[in-house]
Amino acid sequence: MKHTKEIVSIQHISRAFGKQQVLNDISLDIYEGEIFGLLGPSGAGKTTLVKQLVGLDLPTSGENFLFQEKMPSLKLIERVGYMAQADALYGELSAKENLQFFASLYGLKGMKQQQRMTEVMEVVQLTDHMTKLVSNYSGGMKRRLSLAIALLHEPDILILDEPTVGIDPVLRKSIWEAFYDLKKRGTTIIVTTHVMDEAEKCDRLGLMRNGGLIAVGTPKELKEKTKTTTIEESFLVYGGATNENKSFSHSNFTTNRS
Ligand SMILES: Nc1ncnc2c1ncn2[C@@H]1O[C@H](COP(=O)(O)OP(=O)(O)OP(=O)(O)O)[C@@H](O)[C@H]1O
Repeated sequence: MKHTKEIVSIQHISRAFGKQQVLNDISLDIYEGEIFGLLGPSGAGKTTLVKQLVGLDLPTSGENFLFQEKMPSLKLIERVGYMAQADALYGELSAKENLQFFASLYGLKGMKQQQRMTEVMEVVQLTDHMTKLVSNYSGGMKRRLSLAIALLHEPDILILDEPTVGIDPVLRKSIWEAFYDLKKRGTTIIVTTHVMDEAEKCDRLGLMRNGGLIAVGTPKELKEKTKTTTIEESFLVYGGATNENKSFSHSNFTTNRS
């Protein structure tokens, strides 16, 4: 893949909470228009890293740059779409009211607001549930609405923390098609995931374990370098076949087949 402009530059990032070292000297560049996946077991530090990229957490040492601007930067809010792991929705409002609220935060008004709300709800297939109260949404529907909100203002970069958890395989496929469409338009996408088949769909992957970035490359490169045929096998080679890694790899492998 020919790399053009770097959109994200993570430079020697470390983060400790008290005595616990959660991120350990991470350096990584992410390029315009790529879908970059962060893959690793629970507690590896994926959420902490992406929170820093949106300015919600600060490193203990090191620097993060987005669009060549040092984070955190208020200026960049409009260029970033962020979907957190926990849905930040107003249960007592309808989906439409939630969308209107976030659209106005981003300065979307009138016809443009209407048009974007319709488009993003189509992407996540919630058009028929526009007026339903969010407290009556299922967990998967809330995830989809959160994704719709992250897409509303057509950000240059989308940072999605486990965007398809609780979403069925058919809809997950159509959401990934939407990601590819956005990529074609030049949007850069960062996703954290536990799911191996999703990892295969990324242009490049960063494998994380215990706060460290243990390997970076395209799925093909990672498999070739480790002489393996699947991402989970290459994760085991890079991360060492510890019980923690084996159970991470195994549980995800079986989940994908179910
Ligand atoms: N605010 C915090 N205070 C103390 N510890 C924290 C805080 N945020 C994260 N941690 C710790 O940092 C470690 C990494 O957490 P993080 O959420 O980044 O992992 P993750 O790879 O995203 O996991 P998961 O896949 O389960 O979401 C965990 O041990 C977690 O308990």
